Amino acid sequence: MVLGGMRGMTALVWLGSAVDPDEGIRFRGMSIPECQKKLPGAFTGGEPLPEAVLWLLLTGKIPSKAQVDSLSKELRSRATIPDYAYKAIDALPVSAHPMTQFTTGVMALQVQSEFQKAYEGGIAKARYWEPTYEDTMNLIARLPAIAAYIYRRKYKDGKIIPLDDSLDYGANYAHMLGFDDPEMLEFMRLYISIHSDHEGGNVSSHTAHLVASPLSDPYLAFAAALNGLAGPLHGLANQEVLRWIRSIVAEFGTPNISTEQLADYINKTLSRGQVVPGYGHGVLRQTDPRYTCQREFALKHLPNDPYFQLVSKIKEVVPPILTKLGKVKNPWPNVDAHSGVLLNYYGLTEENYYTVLFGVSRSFGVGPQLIWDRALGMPLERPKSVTLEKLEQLVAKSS
Ligand SMILES: CC(=O)SCCNC(=O)CCNC(=O)[C@H](O)C(C)(C)COP(=O)(O)OP(=O)(O)OC[C@H]1O[C@@H](n2cnc3c(N)ncnc32)[C@H](O)[C@@H]1OP(=O)(O)O
Ligand SMILES: O=C([O-])CC(=O)C(=O)O
Repeated sequence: MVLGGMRGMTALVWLGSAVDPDEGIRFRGMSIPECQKKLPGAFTGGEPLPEAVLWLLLTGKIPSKAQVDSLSKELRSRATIPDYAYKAIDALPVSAHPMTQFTTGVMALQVQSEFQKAYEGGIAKARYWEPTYEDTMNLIARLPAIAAYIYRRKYKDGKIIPLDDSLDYGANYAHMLGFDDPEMLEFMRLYISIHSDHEGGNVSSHTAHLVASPLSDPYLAFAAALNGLAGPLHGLANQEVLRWIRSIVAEFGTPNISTEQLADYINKTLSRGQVVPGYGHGVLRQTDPRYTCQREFALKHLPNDPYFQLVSKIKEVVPPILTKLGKVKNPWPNVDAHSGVLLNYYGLTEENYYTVLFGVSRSFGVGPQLIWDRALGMPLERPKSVTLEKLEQLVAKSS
């Protein structure tokens, strides 16, 4: 376990969600289809509002529509960005990766940390959760404006679109990015909801929990989490998936290719020593239900999109090839295998930006846990390590 990335080692308490290897994610015990049925949407039968997921993850209770609307309003009221946060981002070249710009923006927001102020003022341990709550709510509220600023700065000549006081969180984020198609707004709500949380052991969530454990405030912890999310085996995989799909289309001149052509391309990717992005998982052993719900969304709204059809074909061709390698524990698609083609269809074509969307979403899972960590008085995290020599001695002794 210590050499194998701690797979299968139970090492954390995480309140918001749990991942079953076969069934996938449950948010406070509810599967994605249950959330879609029970959590309030923007309209009857709509996708869950991210604010409803936030309420559920934090409290364990299903909110009413009125409660969700009040939370939307509260988040909008907290969404003021200090000018120096934009200036900190502006200090980076426009060519900087969006995730680098995003982490920089989050670090600039840290200047306003309520927790840091309260700690310096001598707050008692029993009350740590209160400024942690304030920081978390402010952070979540401010992320879309920071994230949209980066998108507009990098790809749209810096023409900024202000927050619309009549829109919910997901719709507002899409609007500030420059997208107002009602279908895209629905997709953004779904996207943020399903990317919010994936129990505690994934790299970004675990990082946030670890970094917050010596009482680093939620901004410091979340910026660290974003740096983990920016790795290509974790959140950056959604960028890599669309890049890989585009490379297939470039190779054959069309997305409409045969099964044999696709199999050849997959084998070529593997023979170069690369992974097939969007496939495999550290915990899941079946198709990720987050992939399935995005597929259902695509079947409803864009069944004839050639990129969606290619993604469907990839799902048929990749698993047997990965299985044949004999070492891949999960040959099935994960969440990142699907999101890119949906975003691309709605006009968000710049794949280098995709992990920023994931980062905004992940604050909805990480934030509530940080509040609970402080409320429960969770200690500083400090596991034991062994030297390689000690490990070899232990193995020799046991065999
Ligand atoms: C939001 C998320 O983070 S979801 C995951 C996003 N990441 C990706 O999609 C990247 C592609 N997938 C992967 O690299 C892996 O499946 C991971 C990192 C997600 C999980 O890694 P692990 O738990 O170590 O997977 P597993 O135990 O199956 O790995 C065994 C071997 O199979 C390989 N393998 C696993 N998945 C793949 C894949 N998609 N393509 C090629 N090889 C793979 C591993 O690289 C490893 O090879 P090695 O022994 O030569 O080093
Ligand atoms: O659970 C994991 O290791 C990775 C993942 O899917 C996520 O963080 O959403």
